[in-house]
Amino acid sequence: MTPSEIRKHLRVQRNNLSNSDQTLHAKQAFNHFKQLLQTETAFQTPQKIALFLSQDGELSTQETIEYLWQKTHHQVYLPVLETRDEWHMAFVHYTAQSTMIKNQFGILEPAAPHEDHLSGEKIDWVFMPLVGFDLKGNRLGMGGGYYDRTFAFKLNNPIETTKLIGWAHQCQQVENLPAEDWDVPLDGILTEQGYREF
Ligand SMILES: Nc1nc2c(c(=O)[nH]1)N(C=O)[C@@H](CNc1ccc(C(=O)N[C@@H](CCC(=O)O)C(=O)O)cc1)CN2
Ligand SMILES: Nc1ncnc2c1ncn2[C@@H]1O[C@H](COP(=O)(O)OP(=O)(O)OP(=O)(O)O)[C@@H](O)[C@H]1O
Repeated sequence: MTPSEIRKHLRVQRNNLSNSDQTLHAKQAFNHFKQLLQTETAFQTPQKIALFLSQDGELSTQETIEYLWQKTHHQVYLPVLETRDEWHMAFVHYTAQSTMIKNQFGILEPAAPHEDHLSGEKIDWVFMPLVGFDLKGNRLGMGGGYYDRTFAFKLNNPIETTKLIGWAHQCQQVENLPAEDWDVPLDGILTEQGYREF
């Protein structure tokens, strides 16, 4: 199968999950996330954590975002698309008070002046949406190349500290994805079955 056929197949897979599976997976993922916050020492100090607003059958992040807001000292960020700058993404601090606007794909983003847009290097943990992932940590996204462009700096800089973690249903795993030169691999994956590092 070509990447676009795999993408189509896996998007159908994720959209075919029942509402009760979606709800269960979200709860289980949230529990694994809380466990990660407790076991990973970096979270003892406030961290900048990027998540995303789930759509199109993506594993929900909502409960996790609300927990971070209400019960932790961490800051939540969401991706915003930078149309002016070669289709890069930046990140904006997200709170319950944020004013939201739709991007060109209909996904809500917090409105913020350009000087409040942070580049990927400034974020400590990025929980990323994806369409597919494989056993080695390769990621297949929606095909825009946004995450790859935004985190391309990780490819030449192995000491870079930004951690990239996939946030997805286990049914989005395939054995092997064809990796392109520009693909930035995941450092870890969190699904309803647990968290693991690659
Ligand atoms: N929830 C979420 N937010 C995200 C992403 C994502 O995958 N999921 N992105 C990850 O990169 C970025 C946005 N990239 C995206 C790229 C394509 C489509 C999409 O729905 N494409 C439609 C065509 C829409 C159109 O032509 O206007 C499609 O393929 O059906 C969505 C997001 C940033 N925010
Ligand atoms: N570092 C880069 N520099 C220039 N172009 C890039 C880079 N990374 C990706 N691209 C371009 O973006 C296109 C889409 O890449 P790809 O299919 O890997 O996206 P994706 O990871 O599935 O999408 P997304 O990250 O938006 O979820 C590619 O055809 C490629 O030309």
